[in-house]
Amino acid sequence: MTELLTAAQMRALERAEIESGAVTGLALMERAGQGVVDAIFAQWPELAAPLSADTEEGAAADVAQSRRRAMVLCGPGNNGGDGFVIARMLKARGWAVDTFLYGDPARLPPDARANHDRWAAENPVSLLVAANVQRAPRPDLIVDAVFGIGLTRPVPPEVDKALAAGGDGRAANLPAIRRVAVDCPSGLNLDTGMVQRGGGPVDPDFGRWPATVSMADLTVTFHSPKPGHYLGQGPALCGVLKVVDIGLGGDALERGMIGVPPDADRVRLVEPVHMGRPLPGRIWPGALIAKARHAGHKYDHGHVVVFAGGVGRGGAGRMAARAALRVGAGLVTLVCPPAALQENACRLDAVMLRAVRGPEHLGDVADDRVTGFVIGPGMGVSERTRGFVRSVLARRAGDRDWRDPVVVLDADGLSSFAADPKSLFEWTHARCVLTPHDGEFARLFPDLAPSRRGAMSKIDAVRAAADRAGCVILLKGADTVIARPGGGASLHAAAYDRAAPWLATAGAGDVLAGLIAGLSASGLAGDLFNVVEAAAWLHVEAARSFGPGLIAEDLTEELPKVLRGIGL
Ligand SMILES: NC(=O)C1=CN([C@@H]2O[C@H](COP(=O)(O)OP(=O)(O)OC[C@H]3O[C@@H](n4cnc5c(N)ncnc54)[C@H](O)[C@@H]3O)[C@@H](O)[C@H]2O)[C@@H](O)CC1
Ligand SMILES: Nc1ncnc2c1ncn2[C@@H]1O[C@H](COP(=O)(O)OP(=O)(O)O)[C@@H](O)[C@H]1O
Ligand SMILES: [K+]
Repeated sequence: MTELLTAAQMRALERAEIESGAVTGLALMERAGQGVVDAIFAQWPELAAPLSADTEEGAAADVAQSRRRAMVLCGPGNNGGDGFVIARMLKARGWAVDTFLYGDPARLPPDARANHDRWAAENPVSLLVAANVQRAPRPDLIVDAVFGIGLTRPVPPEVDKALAAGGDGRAANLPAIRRVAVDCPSGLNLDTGMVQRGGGPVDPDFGRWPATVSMADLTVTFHSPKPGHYLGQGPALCGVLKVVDIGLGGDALERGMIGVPPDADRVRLVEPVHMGRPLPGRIWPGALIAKARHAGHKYDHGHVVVFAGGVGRGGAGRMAARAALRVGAGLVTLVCPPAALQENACRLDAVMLRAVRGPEHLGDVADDRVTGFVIGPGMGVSERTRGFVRSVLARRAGDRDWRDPVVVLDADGLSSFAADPKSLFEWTHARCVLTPHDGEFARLFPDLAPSRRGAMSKIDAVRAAADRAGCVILLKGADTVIARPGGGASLHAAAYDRAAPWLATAGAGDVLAGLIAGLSASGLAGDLFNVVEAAAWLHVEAARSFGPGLIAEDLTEELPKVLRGIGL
């Protein structure tokens, strides 16, 4: 797992390192600039060679001269300071470099000021306004060093215009302009993944490519990725994400992230990576898949009960049930209203089937050996659903909380409590997992929904929700956030080289609910939070493994291949 640092945590780390005397701010800025330059040439090795009329690109440019050219756009803080270091380093490699500054050089913070002055002693610096940028020669490379982690308010319109004025890197018949962002494309908030416009973060429904942020082809960040690189609009705006080491230390923090419950104030990225290196899948998530680790009787691996909807509405429950069985539950029973028994019987073999009339009859079909429930998918919003949810949540193992059956509450199991979420939270307990999508989350936690939570990040919103509900919450999306009471949180991103757009398909969430129950219901299962992380990861792996054309049923059938692929 990789630690994701907020802007405040990154600053604190930098400050501590500087105050300890281990390094100066100026040295860090130099390393940051060097890291960006190295990343540029690693990404585009062709830029290391001078532009030549012999190449297709050179011919298109109709080059009068062979020097590569960069446009470096600098801001009023240390992000701008990085920009001046990059300008100097590119010039030293023979590049023509045009620099632009937003703000007053006299008010730059000391390290940025030093790098500005060193550059400005020999080179002109223009004011960062659209007219100046447009007048400059078309570059091979634009460096966006206007705002980084210090963005505190919406980008001023004149900066917006200047950022957009550098030419369209994708225009036909012209040589490419590569766009590299220092820390982030300016305007992206690295704590929230939102673009700040007038009046606060942009409404996430507004669209994924707001005109006010120029998308980067490459984003280079320092020491560790930040939540905003993975949340919300971040992945769509950053292009390729590279993290460069600037010698800040901090490995010690990451050391304790695999296989242990989350720390209260450190967010981790769910992935089989340990201290920057890939981790064999059989170590993570393999260690959390009980059947792969322990021999035993089917009852050792848990009995999951999945509720299905009424006539014609059983598909969601059936998919969740099959996923629970495939991922390792010892046995799985689907329960449905009597009228739907025949329909379900035609569709099920390994999954067992029982009819149940109402919550008061649940005991007839589910004895106290049931270790996990999935309740909600396809059930309909109703008092009947509420009744089943309450009766399932009331099944406790006395003072042995860790033996309480796991309850995965999804879909209509959540929406049925929209009118009175508190009446649900009176029952939810530490062995519950709520798996809402954004709409269901907004019904249960209206004040924490994107439209109401203001500058709060999705991560902090889910943390607050987990505190309120007293259980684990997984809020779905390409940026899935998992949190538990007390602040522990992780982010599971289906982004960059793990993008899984085919997963946006009806029923994919039902399969996830089944995976969580199937992995957590075993008597030999790991910590619930860790298991939920592993389920989220396997879900996306199955989607990626199947690829284009995926529908929800395929996820479960692809799972054996994924499990084998991680070495089980
Ligand atoms: N913190 C660290 O550990 C390191 C930081 N470095 C660089 O330093 C950057 C952070 O520097 P800063 O903290 O100075 O922050 P920034 O350079 O991101 O921006 C801060 C400045 O922008 C102004 N500002 C913020 N939002 C604005 C808006 N919407 N309109 C107009 N002005 C606005 C602020 O008043 C302040 O002057 C990082 O992104 C990174 O590029 C690197 O040099 C290496 C190490
Ligand atoms: N663009 C996307 N990239 C990756 N995963 C996605 C994307 N869109 C949705 N998902 C995932 O697909 C699942 C959809 O679940 P949900 O919204 O509950 O749908 P349903 O109720 O139809 O099953 C969730 O696990 C979510 O995280
Ligand atoms: K930037």
